[in-house]
Amino acid sequence: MRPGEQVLTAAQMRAAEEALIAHGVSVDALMLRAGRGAAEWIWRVAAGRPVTVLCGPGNNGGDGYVIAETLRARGIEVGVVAPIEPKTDAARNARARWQGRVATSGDRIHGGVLVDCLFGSGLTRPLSPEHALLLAELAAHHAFTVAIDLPSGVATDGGALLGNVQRYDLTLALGAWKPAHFLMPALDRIGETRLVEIGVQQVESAAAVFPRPSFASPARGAHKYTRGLAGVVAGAMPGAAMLAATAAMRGGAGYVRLLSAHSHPAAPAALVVDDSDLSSALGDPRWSALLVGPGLGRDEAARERLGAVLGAGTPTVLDADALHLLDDDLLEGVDPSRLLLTPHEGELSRLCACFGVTAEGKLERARALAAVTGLTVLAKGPDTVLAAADGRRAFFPAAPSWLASAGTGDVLAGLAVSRLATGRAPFAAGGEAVWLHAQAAREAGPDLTADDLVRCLSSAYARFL
Ligand SMILES: NC(=O)C1=CN([C@@H]2O[C@H](COP(=O)(O)OP(=O)(O)OC[C@H]3O[C@@H](n4cnc5c(N)ncnc54)[C@H](OP(=O)(O)O)[C@@H]3O)[C@@H](O)[C@H]2O)[C@@H](O)CC1
Ligand SMILES: [K+]
Repeated sequence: MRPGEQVLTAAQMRAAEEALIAHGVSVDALMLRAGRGAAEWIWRVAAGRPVTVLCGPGNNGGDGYVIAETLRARGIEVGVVAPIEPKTDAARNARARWQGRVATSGDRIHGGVLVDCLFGSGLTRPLSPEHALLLAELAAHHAFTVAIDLPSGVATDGGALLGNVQRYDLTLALGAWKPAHFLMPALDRIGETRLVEIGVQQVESAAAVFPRPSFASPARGAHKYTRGLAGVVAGAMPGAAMLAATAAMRGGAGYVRLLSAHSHPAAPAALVVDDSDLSSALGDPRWSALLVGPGLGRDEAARERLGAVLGAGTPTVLDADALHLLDDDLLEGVDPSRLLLTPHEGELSRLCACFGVTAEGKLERARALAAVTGLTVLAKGPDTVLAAADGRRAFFPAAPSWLASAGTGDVLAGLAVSRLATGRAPFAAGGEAVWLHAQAAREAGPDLTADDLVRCLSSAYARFL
């Protein structure tokens, strides 16, 4: 992982800062790097407009004084509002270097760009009503709002909102990404995001942004089986499995079979529909990966099909109904390291209840579920997170919100089984599927349907070659 891809909690960020200080870098020097780096971005978005910087008492406020002085020295008209005096040495020093005036209230202050440096990763409680009002009024009187590190009022580690937090146009993460840059509801408030690097080193066991995948064309001597044979196991309702299978055909696997007792007159010619008895179909030793869950049903027959799939010992994606049926009994004797779960919020809750996970927040619940069960968990949604049993956790760049549409989860599951069939481990398969899915959504454009997504998978795939 490159240092720029790591995602640090507030405590990890403090530890990283201390590690730099131990190597002889002062807090003041770090603050200068952070503030000047942020000022570069603000200078661009301000494009000559006046800037107001709201400074709090901690080092987030200290960054604000550095930003203000850097922009002032470059000829921008800058005003500083500070409702509280600086409380750290570094912030006091930064304030002493600021050559302009400091207002204590936001009365009659208008401008082009508001820079929020009230609180960052040191926020410990909700904003007072006075601070919340000041921030809201200043935001209303500026055309463009920038949050430094985090919008004031956002909890760093879980992305919760400690009160009313308005939508920002841009958030500049300092030193490293934080979980709140990827998690709802904070994700809905932060706007565009950019990382300002300040030389933070790699932190052991940190979460990461799942790296953009890079796929290869099939080897010259490849054939359909060497590229991977993926099976999609249908159940009571054939449509969802069909959708997943058509997606799986465009996710890298060389061969996709739909294991379904239904007739599928609209199936593409290249999709083999196998209506033989499931146990005998699963006996084929060439399976690379299986998907079970979309349209499976939740009755006894569905449970039996799920049991048969799990008993095959093949790398498998479990989605939808399979996640409602899964329990300790079904996992008895199954190697969990071969399984990838793709729950949405409700399915994640059901799984946590079933396996005794009491953690709070999406990331922590996914992490704990993976740790308790040994499974890999891709907790999908607007703020998808991926967790492996060995503790790895990954976030993803925000995907188009148009993905909130029926059937898109089936497409994701189909992509995941396809990546699994190519030989990827569950963690990698899940992460690559998310990237492909988001890219296809971008190409499909607004008001997409799941079928549009499938149609865009080829061109999406090409972006990663
Ligand atoms: N780590 C790094 O490498 C670098 C970090 N940098 C920057 O430092 C920021 C973190 O700085 P920080 O720790 O000083 O915290 P910050 O968010 O400024 O606020 C803490 C102050 O606010 C107070 N306070 C808290 N909540 C409150 C509330 N609701 N209402 C009122 N007061 C409240 C709290 O007081 P207390 O809780 O003790 O009462 C304390 O006085 C980080 O986001 C980044 O911008 C960069 O400069 C460069 C390198
Ligand atoms: K802030």
